[in-house]
Amino acid sequence: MNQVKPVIEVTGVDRSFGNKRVLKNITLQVDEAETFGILGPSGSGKTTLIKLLTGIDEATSGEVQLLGVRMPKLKMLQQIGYMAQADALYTELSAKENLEFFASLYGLKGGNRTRRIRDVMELVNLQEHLRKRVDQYSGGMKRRLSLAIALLHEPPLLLLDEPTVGIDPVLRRSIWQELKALNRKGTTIVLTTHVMDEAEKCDRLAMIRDGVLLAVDTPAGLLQATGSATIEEAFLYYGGVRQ
Ligand SMILES: Nc1ncnc2c1ncn2[C@@H]1O[C@H](COP(=O)(O)OP(=O)(O)OP(=O)(O)O)[C@@H](O)[C@H]1O
Repeated sequence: MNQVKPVIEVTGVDRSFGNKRVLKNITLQVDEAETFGILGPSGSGKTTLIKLLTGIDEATSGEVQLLGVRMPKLKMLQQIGYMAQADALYTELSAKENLEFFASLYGLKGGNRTRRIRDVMELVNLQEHLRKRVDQYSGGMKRRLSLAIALLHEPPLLLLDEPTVGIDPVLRRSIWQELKALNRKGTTIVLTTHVMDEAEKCDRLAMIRDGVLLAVDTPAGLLQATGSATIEEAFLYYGGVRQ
């Protein structure tokens, strides 16, 4: 039946910092062209999990595979568009210089580079601010530039840590339209969010609390399993209320 191959396979993953066990025996799979949301209260381990997927961090035990390759693996960076929670930008440079830097890192050249920079800046509605220094950007503009950089090299896998924080509803909607369009073209998207109407847009959701994966299901499946009317209620059911 299921012919879609998993893009991400996480098997029995633990991550500890000292004697603090932040992720506990996490097993999950993400299929090609899915939008997969990770939902959980602050401190539940969402960012830690995303970092394991990028290969920035390594599991204490268990295994993470991306496109069949065991992580961490440097060469896989080419396959990933990563947007961290804290913007990783060169603030003393212009947006264009930042984009040029990442474009060369990803081997984008010539007309293709120019076209991609223009396209991603249009997408996040920053085309008017291309030459502005990033230290003159607002917080929301920096988030948008970070998202533009994650999309620059058209990677098959997007790992987005709270991508729409600080982004107004109008732009958020257009970003979601673009994410869904990328999805339809085969891009796999994993994101963390605190925004419930975003969670509803995901194909499947992982509910995580205290480093434990409590449930993975479609939004409709989670509503049914918890007898909830909304994702917010389902989130509270799984303990989202506790910080
Ligand atoms: N490098 C580290 N050293 C020690 N503890 C860490 C480290 N990174 C994360 N932690 C701890 O792991 C736990 C999970 O953190 P994480 O950032 O993954 O949570 P989160 O679910 O992403 O939270 P938020 O929604 O607030 O971003 C926290 O208690 C955090 O203090």
